[in-house]
Amino acid sequence: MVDLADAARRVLDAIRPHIGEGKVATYIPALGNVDPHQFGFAVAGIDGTVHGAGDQDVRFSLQSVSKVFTLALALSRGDEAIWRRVHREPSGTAFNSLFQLEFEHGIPRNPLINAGAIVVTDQLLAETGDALGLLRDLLRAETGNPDLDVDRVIAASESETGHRNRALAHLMASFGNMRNPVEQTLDHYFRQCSITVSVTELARAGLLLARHGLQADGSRLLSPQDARRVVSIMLTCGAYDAAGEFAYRIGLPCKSGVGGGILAIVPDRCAVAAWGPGLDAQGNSVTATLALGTFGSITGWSIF
Ligand SMILES: NC(=O)CC[C@H](N)C(=O)O
Repeated sequence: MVDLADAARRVLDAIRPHIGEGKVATYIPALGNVDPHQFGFAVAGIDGTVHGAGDQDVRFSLQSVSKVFTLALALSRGDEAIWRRVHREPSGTAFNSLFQLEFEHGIPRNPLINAGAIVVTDQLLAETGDALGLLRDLLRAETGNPDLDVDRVIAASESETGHRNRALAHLMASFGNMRNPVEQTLDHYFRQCSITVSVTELARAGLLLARHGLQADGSRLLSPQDARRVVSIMLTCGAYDAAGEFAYRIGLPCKSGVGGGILAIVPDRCAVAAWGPGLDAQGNSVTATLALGTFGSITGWSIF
C-alpha cells in the first residue's frame, strides 16, 4: 500500500537541492517575471484526496497543459471530424515548429503541439461559439475552484508576442484548415493557455482521466475509450520532442507547459501535478520532470 502523503514529502525532499534550476520562459514576457525558486507537488488519489508539498497552493500559468482538456472537450462532443484536421503522431520537433506543418499540408502532427491545439480550439469554437468558456467551466468544476480564471496580463503578453502562433494559424488557414478567422481562434487559444491553477487544483482536474472520463460530480464527460485515447496521446506527444525521453524516464502519460507545470496520469490510481518555473531546452520544467521520475521510483507506478 503506497502512502501518498509520505510520497509527496519524499519527492519534495529529493527535489529541494534542484529548486531554481532551468530557465524561466521569456518568449512570453509576462512569464519571465515568475520567481524561479518555487516548487509545488500534489497527488490526487482516485478517491479525490489530495496530498501536496512545497508551493502546492501557488498558482501558475497552465499553458500547454490546457491542451489536454480542450482535446477532452472536443472528443466529448463525439466529434470524430477533428481527426481529419489533426493527426495523432509524435512530432519529434519543437512545440511551436513551423516546417513540418508546411510539408504535411497544414495538418498538424498531434493535438498537443501548438498547431494541433489551435485546430482543436478552432473546432470547439466553430461548434460551440465559446471554446474558452467551455474550458473554464470544465476546469472550475474539476479543480473545485469556482474562481479559476484567465490571467489577463499573461494573455495580453502572449497575444502581443504571438508571432509564431499567428504564423502557424495562417499557414493552416492557407491550407483550408481553419474554420474561424485566425485572430478569433487565437484569442481563445491565448486565453486558454493563460488560465492559472495550483498543483493541488491541477492534480484534482487530472482525475478526470485517471477515472477514465468520469467528472468530479460522477457524471461522464468522455467514454472510457476516448479517455484512454487522450491518455495515450499524452504518452506519445505530451512532452513535445522529449516525449520518448519522458516515457523512458517516467513511464507515465504526461503533459507539460511552458509555465513549468506537468500533469501525469496513473490510470485507476491517481493524478499527479508538479510545478517548477525553470525549463530545459525542450520547454519542460526541470524540477517537475525530476519530481515525476522520483514519484515513479518511490511508488513503483508506471504504465509499463
Ligand atoms: N509549450 C507551451 O506551453 C506553449 C504554450 C504557449 N502559450 C505558446 O503558445 O507558445
